[in-house]
Amino acid sequence: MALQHSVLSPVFTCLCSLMYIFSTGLVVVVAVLTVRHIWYSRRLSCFSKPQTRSWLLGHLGKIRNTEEGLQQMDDLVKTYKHSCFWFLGPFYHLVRLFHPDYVKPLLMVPASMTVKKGLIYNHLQPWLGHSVLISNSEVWSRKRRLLTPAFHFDVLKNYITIFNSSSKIMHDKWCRLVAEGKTNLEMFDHVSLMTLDSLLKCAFSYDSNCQESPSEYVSAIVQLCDLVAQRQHNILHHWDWIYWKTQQGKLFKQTLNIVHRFSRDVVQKRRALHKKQREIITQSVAPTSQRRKDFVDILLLTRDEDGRGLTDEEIQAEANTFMFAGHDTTASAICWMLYNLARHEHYQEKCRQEVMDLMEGRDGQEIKWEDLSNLPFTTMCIKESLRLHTPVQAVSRSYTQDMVLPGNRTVPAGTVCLVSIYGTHHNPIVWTNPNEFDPHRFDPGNKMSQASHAFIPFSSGPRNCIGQKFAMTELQVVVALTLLRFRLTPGVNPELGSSRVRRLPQIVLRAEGGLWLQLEPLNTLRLNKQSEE
Ligand code: HEM
Repeated sequence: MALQHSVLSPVFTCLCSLMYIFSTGLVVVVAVLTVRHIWYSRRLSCFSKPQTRSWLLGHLGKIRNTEEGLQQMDDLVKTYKHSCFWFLGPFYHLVRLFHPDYVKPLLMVPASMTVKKGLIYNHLQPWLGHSVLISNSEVWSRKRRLLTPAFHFDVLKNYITIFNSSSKIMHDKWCRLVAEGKTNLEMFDHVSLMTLDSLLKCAFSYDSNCQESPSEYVSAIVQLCDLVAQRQHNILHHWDWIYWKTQQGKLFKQTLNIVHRFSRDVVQKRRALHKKQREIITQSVAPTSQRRKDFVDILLLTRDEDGRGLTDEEIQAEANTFMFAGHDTTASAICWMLYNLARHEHYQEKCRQEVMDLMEGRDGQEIKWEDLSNLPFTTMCIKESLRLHTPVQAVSRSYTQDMVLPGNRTVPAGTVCLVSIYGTHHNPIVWTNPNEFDPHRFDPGNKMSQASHAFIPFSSGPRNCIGQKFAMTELQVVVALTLLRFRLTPGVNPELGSSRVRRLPQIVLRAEGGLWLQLEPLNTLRLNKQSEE
């Protein structure tokens, strides 16, 4: 008994100490969160606060990532017109902004004052490292300067052949499926593979054949995107120490290995090739055969003002970013554009006629760089589709100093600002009938679309999308060739059993159960003849 007592007593003391430490820690955490919450609520009281779900959880779970959530967002924009204060439990305090006059001062501020951190950016870091998309201040400005030449028109011009050939592979596949009687097709699967195929060729000169047969690397990219999207929706998974212990976290790490191994291999092999080529050039006078420069080549050659280039790790991070930032966004834009044309037959016909006029008298069906400026109406439709179904719903930022917005409202330094691209594009005081597809808004004579910051699918200011010309070029080529080869009508979503479409905002805008269209292959020659008659 005495022995038992002497053993238990230190255990008991230890337990009591642990409980004491735990409860003191808990009290400190609660006190810090409470003080923080009171501080934010006071400082952000100049912004209207929509009704919360509860005093503790605030707006957590109030707007879901569903069709209904987007409709709630429409109501929020209608009610609050420019901005509002939002908090997710005691953890996140944000200002949501959805009017050009409020969005502009935040997006145009010098990049040195802008901080991208928290929310999705932290979740992307293991994948994308310190790439241009998620880095800040000096690191970002050096990267952006070094990367800009890779998106120069002279480089993009070379990619147009790739966009043509990747589209052709997809269209040939569609023709085969239609011949088998499968005329109702889900667009995202096909178009995402096509944009990945193009990016792999542009970035790495790698022909994955991923549109025809499964590719481990491509499946890994698709999986990583899904996992990042899932992580967003579970607030507990926002903390690394929880996430890495979950099934999803472990799967993320495994999948990441595949993607990182691939980009590391490509960069190392290419650096070795460059070295070898330099040796050949210095040893011989005979010209070496010229290969088209891809993204990795350009990054290997780029130098800053001090003559310093990018390290292998930095190039890998940028190549991974190129794949992440470039494939789903462009696929979403293409799919929704085709959907909008399927729903508006007269606009579809007008675009098709424009493309057919352009191609008249030509042998093949190849869109050339010079053709892009001769597709004005198709480009207006693309812009309107980017407004109505903007692929990236919002960007988030915080600032190193207080930001003063119209109406003398101040966003304190460090507060997360959720700049809603969706909200700005659907704001009824900016756009009349914002939910209608009306390409004439982008008629060059129309002032509304030119109002500063009313149309920001690629964000704006110093941290705007570096790939926007790349994306617009790919969109124009794919859309023009699709219209030349197929007539599109709304399809039937087997999950919903109807042609109804429910939008699904994830990392990019998708559709629940996919986006289904009916395809009818066209005999373009016959159409050409009809139009002549
Ligand atoms: C329709 C297609 C696209 C859309 C709608 C789009 C949209 C955007 C948006 C809204 C941002 C700002 C993100 C933020 O601040 O968090 C962004 C940034 C970026 N985008 Fe895109 N993007 C598209 C295509 C592309 C493509 C094709 C590439 C590359 C090949 C690309 C590469 C990037 C990069 C690297 C950034 C970061 C720029 C920086 O912070 O300096 N994007 N994009």
